[in-house]
Amino acid sequence: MVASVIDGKKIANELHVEIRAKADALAASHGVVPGLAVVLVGEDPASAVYVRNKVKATAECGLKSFEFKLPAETSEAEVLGIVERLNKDPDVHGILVQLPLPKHIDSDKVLGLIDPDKDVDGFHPLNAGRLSVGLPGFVPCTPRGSAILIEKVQPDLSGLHAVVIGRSNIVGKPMAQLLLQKNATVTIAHSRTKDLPAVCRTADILVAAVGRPEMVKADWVKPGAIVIDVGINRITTPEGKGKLVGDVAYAECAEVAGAITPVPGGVGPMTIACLMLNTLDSAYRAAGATV
Ligand SMILES: Nc1nc2c(c(=O)[nH]1)N[C@@H](CN(C=O)c1ccc(C(=O)N[C@@H](CCC(=O)O)C(=O)O)cc1)CN2
Ligand SMILES: [Mg+2]
Repeated sequence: MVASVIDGKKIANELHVEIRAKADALAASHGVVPGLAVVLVGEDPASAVYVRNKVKATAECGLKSFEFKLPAETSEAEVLGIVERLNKDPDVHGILVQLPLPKHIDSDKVLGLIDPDKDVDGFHPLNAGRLSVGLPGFVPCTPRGSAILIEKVQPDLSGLHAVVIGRSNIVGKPMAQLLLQKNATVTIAHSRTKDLPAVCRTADILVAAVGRPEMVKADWVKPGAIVIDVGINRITTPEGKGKLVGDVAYAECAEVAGAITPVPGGVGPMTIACLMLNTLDSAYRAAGATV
């Protein structure tokens, strides 16, 4: 079997067009332009690329962005002060603090200060709690985007077994919650799971979010499974070239899976599209309009 490729870039671009139309409609009906504040602390090159792509997508979607690029030495108190100001700013409907933050800044403290109603990353404990009890709230962008990709291939997950490798608060746990909401039977696997390849082989839907380059091999994949690769790892090839790979050994797994996301061009662009969606939702809610 050769897997069909799930084109996250194309699906994300289609979402951008829909978001633009809804943002324009909100501006016309309520005079409100959805605003996203992006806070970047430090010079991590990957984070700088992601932030640049987010700001670019904001413009494409007809949203307004407010950029805060701060040096690595910025104090925790200064970052907290910026978040407090943004919480009060009526033009800002979404606040995003790019992770990872420098080590001297307590990420939990910063994320916990963001107004939960502007928490478009869905990282605030209140939004994590809302997701776990099935209440409306912001859903983290990577799991939300991954769930959209899975739905394109398989709208009904009843009776299917989903295995999520990784238990982070940002991806693994919310991904498992979303799959559960969609009636999948869900297993969260992690570094202490016994016989991980055997557990993965039972998955109709396999989501890899561990941050280990090409860890998932072809013999971990059930024939016909949907494979979602959340990993983004920069490696150096034996020829000394830089290359971006996922957590899944793509070429060999594509020979076994039914559908698979590539890296780049799979989950990554959907993360950004869902950030735009969450910001749009936030602005509609703040304006008292219905999407
Ligand atoms: N505040 C947040 N911080 C981080 C998040 C997040 O959702 N919110 N997730 C990751 C990084 N991330 C978003 O910030 C992110 C990573 C990758 C991509 C992406 O589009 N990747 C491209 C490849 C881009 C490249 O060349 O490097 C792809 O996969 O096609 C988007 C967003 C950690 N931090
Ligand atoms: Mg820290």
